Amino acid sequence: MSIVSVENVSFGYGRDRLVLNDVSLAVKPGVSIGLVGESGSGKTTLLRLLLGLVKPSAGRILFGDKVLDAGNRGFMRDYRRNMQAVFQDPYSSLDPRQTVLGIISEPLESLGIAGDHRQMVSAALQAVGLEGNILGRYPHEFSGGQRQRIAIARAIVARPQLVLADEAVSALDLSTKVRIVELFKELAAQVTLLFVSHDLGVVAALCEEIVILERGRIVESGRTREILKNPQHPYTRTLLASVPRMSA
Ligand SMILES: Nc1ncnc2c1ncn2[C@@H]1O[C@H](COP(=O)(O)OP(=O)(O)OP(=O)(O)O)[C@@H](O)[C@H]1O
Repeated sequence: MSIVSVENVSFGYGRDRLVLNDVSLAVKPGVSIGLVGESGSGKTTLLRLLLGLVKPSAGRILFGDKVLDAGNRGFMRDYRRNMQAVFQDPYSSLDPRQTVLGIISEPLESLGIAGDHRQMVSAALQAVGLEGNILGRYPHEFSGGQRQRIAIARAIVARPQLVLADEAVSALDLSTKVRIVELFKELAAQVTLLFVSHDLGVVAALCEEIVILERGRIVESGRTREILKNPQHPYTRTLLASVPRMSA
């Protein structure tokens, strides 16, 4: 069974225009998916729907076989435990007043997860390649790449099934970006990723499947390798043609 399925979802912020139009996709365990499209294509909006922050105007989102219901606290607790997110900006996504221990243990606290939180936090830090002796330090003491590792540790500490990453390497300088992509690659062996990016190169490195979004519609989806080798849609070809330019 899929971890999450998006079924014929449409969404508009206002009345006039649909930002997402009849979008369907399924995230299967162990098969990371890249969601690619130019700025404004609706990628972040789809993640907001998946996080239960906004509701579809039409269609539905399923977690396993249960319909996503943001008003149901019991459902949302189970859902959040299994669905954590990493955002683009490692500077604004960490609370500057909290220590590393406070930041990473926050999902364990808010989800009421039993066990030795300190030990779980240490294991998460180790998984992201950070030393265990930084628990008492604050975000301003770290570089952008280290902060993103802390944000990733927070996302994996409760052992979710799925991590949603929204342009999670886009704000990093090139060498840091390469290292964080490597980290995501290692993590993809343990947790499924839904990796949103405008950068096809990053998605090609990380995701077995790819979904191409153009102005709120899926224009192409399937196995990354096949789509990149033989893109069917002109929009995909345009995105592909711009890869060398983006990574130059
Ligand atoms: N809160 C909002 N209110 C109204 N319109 C919005 C809101 N958020 C996004 N939009 C519009 O929805 C469309 C899709 O935006 P979205 O952020 O989902 O795209 P995106 O593909 O993630 O783009 P980017 O890569 O630039 O983040 C855009 O036209 C945007 O202007």
